[in-house]
Amino acid sequence: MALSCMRCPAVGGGGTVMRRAAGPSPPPSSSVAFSFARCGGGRRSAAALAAAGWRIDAVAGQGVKGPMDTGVENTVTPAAPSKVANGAPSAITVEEFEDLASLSKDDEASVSITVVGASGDLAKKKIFPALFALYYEDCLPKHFSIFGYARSKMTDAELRDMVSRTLTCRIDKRENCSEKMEEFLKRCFYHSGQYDSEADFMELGKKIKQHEGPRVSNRLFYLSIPPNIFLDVVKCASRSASSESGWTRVIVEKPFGRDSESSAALTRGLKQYLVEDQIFRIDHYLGKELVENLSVLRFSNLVFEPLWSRQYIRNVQLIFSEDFGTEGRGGYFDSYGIIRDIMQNHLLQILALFAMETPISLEAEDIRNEKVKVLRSMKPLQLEDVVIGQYKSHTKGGITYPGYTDDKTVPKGSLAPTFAAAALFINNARWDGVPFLMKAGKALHTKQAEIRVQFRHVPGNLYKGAFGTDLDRATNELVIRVQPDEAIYLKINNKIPGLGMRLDRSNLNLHYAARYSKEIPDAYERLLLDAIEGERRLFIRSDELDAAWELFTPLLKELEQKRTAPELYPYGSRGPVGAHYLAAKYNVRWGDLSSED
Ligand SMILES: NC(=O)C1=CN([C@@H]2O[C@H](COP(=O)(O)OP(=O)(O)OC[C@H]3O[C@@H](n4cnc5c(N)ncnc54)[C@H](OP(=O)(O)O)[C@@H]3O)[C@@H](O)[C@H]2O)C=CC1
Ligand SMILES: O=C1O[C@H](COP(=O)(O)O)[C@@H](O)[C@H](O)[C@H]1O
Repeated sequence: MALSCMRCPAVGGGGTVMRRAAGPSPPPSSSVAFSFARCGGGRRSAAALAAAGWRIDAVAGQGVKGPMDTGVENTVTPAAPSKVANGAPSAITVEEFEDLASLSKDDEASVSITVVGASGDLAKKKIFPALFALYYEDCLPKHFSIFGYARSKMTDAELRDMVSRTLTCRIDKRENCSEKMEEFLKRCFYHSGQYDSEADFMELGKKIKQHEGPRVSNRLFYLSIPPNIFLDVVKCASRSASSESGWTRVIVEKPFGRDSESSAALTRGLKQYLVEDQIFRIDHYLGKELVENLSVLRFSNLVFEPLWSRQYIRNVQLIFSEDFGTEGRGGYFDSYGIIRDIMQNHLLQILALFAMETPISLEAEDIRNEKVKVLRSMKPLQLEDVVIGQYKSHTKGGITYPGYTDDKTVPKGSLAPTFAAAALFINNARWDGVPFLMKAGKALHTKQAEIRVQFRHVPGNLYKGAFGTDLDRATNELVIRVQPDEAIYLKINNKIPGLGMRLDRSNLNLHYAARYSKEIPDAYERLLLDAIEGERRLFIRSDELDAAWELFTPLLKELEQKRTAPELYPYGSRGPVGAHYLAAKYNVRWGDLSSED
């Protein structure tokens, strides 16, 4: 049975009310706590509601109900209306809102999204396709426009041509695909300018204004540019192209600095021009479906939460691997390395979500408060708890794969790690002594991201004879495969059918492709929609960022000062042997490398 989700067409929001933000235009911090009919379905999308200044709250303690098939739009069972007369905010029920919405379509606000660095790799690969997917799913507000901004000279037609090459339709939803693409491309415009020119941003602002017309103007800037120019852009955009009547928000791509000091300096710089509520620090792993599902799995299933502690969990493993190297991205990668590129953000964020205490509610601030507590309870990483590696050239099947330093964009003799494994600990009552092992690497044998939870041995196990001396083989393991081929499976022991008593290991498996016909949205779709809706839950707050850097900065400095040489591993291998020794030091075996996976 599909239960509920909090914000998409398939949700029934038992007790959902909507609140109109007070005043004529929505305040910059207007937020959507949880939306129900997020996109399409004949209703106005949550994005449109948010753009028009509405906040959608789920009333705490009310049940939610969903359909058997998540592809079908849900009905909503609203709570009894709770209205506040002559005061702000007022609350109305969903039905009341829908009536109102259909009467007042024309006063909807506009949303203009500017992709700064539109000529670049991320914009082409991820941002424009995600925006199109949102449009296709009817998730963007009625009055939206998209602007590409970069130094490269391009006409609107050339931008559209570039973007059109990257657009695809959902595998499961191909009707009117080319028509939809045409409509979408007509809403895309280009403006060429320098990143540090207020005059150029002023011109951009004028262009945006022409498309907004007299409507309330909401503006989102996506900084898809190298970090050294973030501040120039924020300064110019905020001074010369920000909205005068609605909100202005800025999505900042990683990396957010190189260490505690540079990150703090970046935050200080951003805050000269923006308030925290306007800053959306993106970590796209938080937008991945299975990372989103982590809290649902834990907090809505009685069987997991009681086990979620040192009492039952032996270790937790957070594993990221890619089967390709830097391949041309060495210019960026070499000054960051894998610890900053993947561990300090993507894996650490997953760890915080995994390990946090139950938040008071699903509100962004409540969740982020809990995440930050976990990060602050952790011990900064020690050099002896880290292994670093770098891939070297390898020939297999007549093909020679280049080593990291063979990449032309990488300086010769670079010591940047392309692989790292680390053991982290959370010093709190729940997790004391449980190793959280992280492993991240490029040019490995496979592309995969997963969370593995290895449970303790069954005390006094009656069947231990069946497992020989290797009792670890008998423990339960929960695997959350974030990508590819998303799945959640639990390894259990069972009896092989028959008259004898032979034991076997099997997987209780929620395999997404088999369970759901709907294509899983890309992380960037969710996050872009969140930013438009003002939902901050999946973005990084500045104190989270500070805490994250505090854990890694001393180690990163020590590695650099000592010029620690990474252990070389062949391209396409399973990484350096040192990672096994590190795990063994804490009596752990990497789950992804065992014969049964
Ligand atoms: N690519 C990816 O997969 C990922 C990228 N990111 C982050 O997203 C951001 C964008 O990444 P990506 O698209 O790969 O970056 P690119 O190197 O492709 O740069 C984007 C655009 O910025 C401009 N630009 C590039 N270098 C400079 C420079 N030195 N000075 C001024 N402008 C420059 C160029 O546009 P023009 O010359 O036309 O002005 C370029 O098209 C970065 O912060 C990156 O770390 C994060 C996760 C994944
Ligand atoms: O942030 C980054 O992520 C990508 C991996 O993202 P995925 O969604 O494809 O798993 C990684 O390749 C890149 O180095 C890093 O900057």
